Amino acid sequence: MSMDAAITFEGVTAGYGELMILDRLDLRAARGRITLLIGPNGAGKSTVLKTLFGLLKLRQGRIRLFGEDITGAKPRELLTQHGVAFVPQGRNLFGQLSVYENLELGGITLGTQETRARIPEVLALFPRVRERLHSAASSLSGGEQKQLEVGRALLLRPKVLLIDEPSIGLSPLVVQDVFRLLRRLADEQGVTVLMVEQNVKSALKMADDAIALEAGRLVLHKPAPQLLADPDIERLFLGGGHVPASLATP
Ligand SMILES: Nc1ncnc2c1ncn2[C@@H]1O[C@H](COP(=O)(O)OP(=O)(O)OP(=O)(O)O)[C@@H](O)[C@H]1O
Repeated sequence: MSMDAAITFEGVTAGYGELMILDRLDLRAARGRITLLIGPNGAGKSTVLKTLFGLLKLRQGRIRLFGEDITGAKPRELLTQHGVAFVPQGRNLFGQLSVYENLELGGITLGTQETRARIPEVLALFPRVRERLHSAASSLSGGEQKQLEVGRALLLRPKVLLIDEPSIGLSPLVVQDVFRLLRRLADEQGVTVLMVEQNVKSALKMADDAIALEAGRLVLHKPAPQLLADPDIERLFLGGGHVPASLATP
């Protein structure tokens, strides 16, 4: 597939201790688009994000960002020098601290002055969170907390946003808010988004591209609308199992 790649994995093998999860994985995610990672439980979707963000060491292979080799780069370096932000699964705020303090911590590598100057720009995206600026983060709704986490990541004005299952614990309407926000970041700011999401159907409606993994290898890479229109989608993602030949990457 020819495209302007933001993220490239070339033969990446990585895992936990002796356990290798990614198996010579090749994948590409296009610049300024939203790419959804799908596949059965344990296929290695979250591991792709963690490996890209430097949380796991590669055994083999290379990772490139906008063509530049970033293999082995540490999370801090990725964040501050390469413009990669990671919003992990679950709740990652300091619940006792206020919304504002959580944002300040997100800008810790920028310095206080720069962070404070940027906070209004992030809050402009989240009117509801802005109204709760001095409340404890734990008092926000689940959706507002996820928005705040994304906002905190945006303080560094990332070029690439990695986001792992943002919809967990959120109601369908709130999930739509989070998805709309990601869409805006891609469309208005050219942010490249790589996302893992169990809520496959609604995520496909919002995403540009879909990559399916199985046992640490890529089994499909297609435009999201094309996949959404495929009658085999239920079997493929709700029932697990193998990718039908009709869906495989040409
Ligand atoms: N910290 C860890 N230590 C050891 N094994 C791990 C660790 N994290 C994940 N694994 C294992 O790695 C495999 C892949 O996990 P990963 O989280 O990447 O899968 P996934 O495709 O995101 O699946 P899910 O949809 O279930 O989250 C799983 O078998 C998991 O048990």
